[in-house]
Amino acid sequence: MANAGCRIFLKIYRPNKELVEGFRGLPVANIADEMNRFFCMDVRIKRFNTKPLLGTAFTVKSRVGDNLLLHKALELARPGDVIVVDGQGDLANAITGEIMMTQAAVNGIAGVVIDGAIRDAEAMKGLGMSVYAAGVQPKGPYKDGPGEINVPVCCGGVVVNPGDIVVGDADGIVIINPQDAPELLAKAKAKLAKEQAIIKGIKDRIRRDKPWVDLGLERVGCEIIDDYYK
Ligand SMILES: O=C([O-])CC(=O)C(=O)O
Ligand SMILES: [Mg+2]
Repeated sequence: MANAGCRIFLKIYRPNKELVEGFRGLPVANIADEMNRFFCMDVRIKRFNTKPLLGTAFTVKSRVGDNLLLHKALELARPGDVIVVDGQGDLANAITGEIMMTQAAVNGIAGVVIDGAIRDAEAMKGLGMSVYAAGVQPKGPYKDGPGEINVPVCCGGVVVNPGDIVVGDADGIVIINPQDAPELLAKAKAKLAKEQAIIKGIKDRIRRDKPWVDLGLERVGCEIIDDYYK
């Protein structure tokens, strides 16, 4: 454990597959609402294709602009893993591209999330796996290390532990501690059902009273003026 900053942990506590699969198709927004609106990566992390993202975190901490540890991760990660890379938000060098991501997809990796830059961005659209990153940069990576694998990392402003459940859609990415997952799954499903019922009600033109709106405005002393703004 001595060489902090240059270590590879081979083992991960992976949650069982059924638990992870339970989140398939659930909107990230509904999951995050049931986590008090925390644990979502920030908007810098954008998606580069429309493949759904769901799997177990396999974490990589890379040196800025360097992908030696990401290459090792491609060797070690298992089908169903999501490789989550803390590239420290650096956009000066792409740390992955079409060749590496094609290899990941062929290996059955469920997705790759990079707090850093990628290149060959167009090719990500046709990939059989989800890719998210902070940006695009044609300049390639260095391959010298150091870095770490399967330690807690920071990606998109969220701490990601190896084995966490990663869910992503068009809105963004949420990170779930497997210990919270069973209860959270039930709550997020209920939230989705509730929202779908509201939307159906709106479309069916059923009147929907929201007394909390006026109560909230009253609480902050909002002035309501029956005149034009001059
Ligand atoms: O050259 C690299 O290491 C990254 C890259 O563009 C690719 O994987 O296609
Ligand atoms: Mg390339």
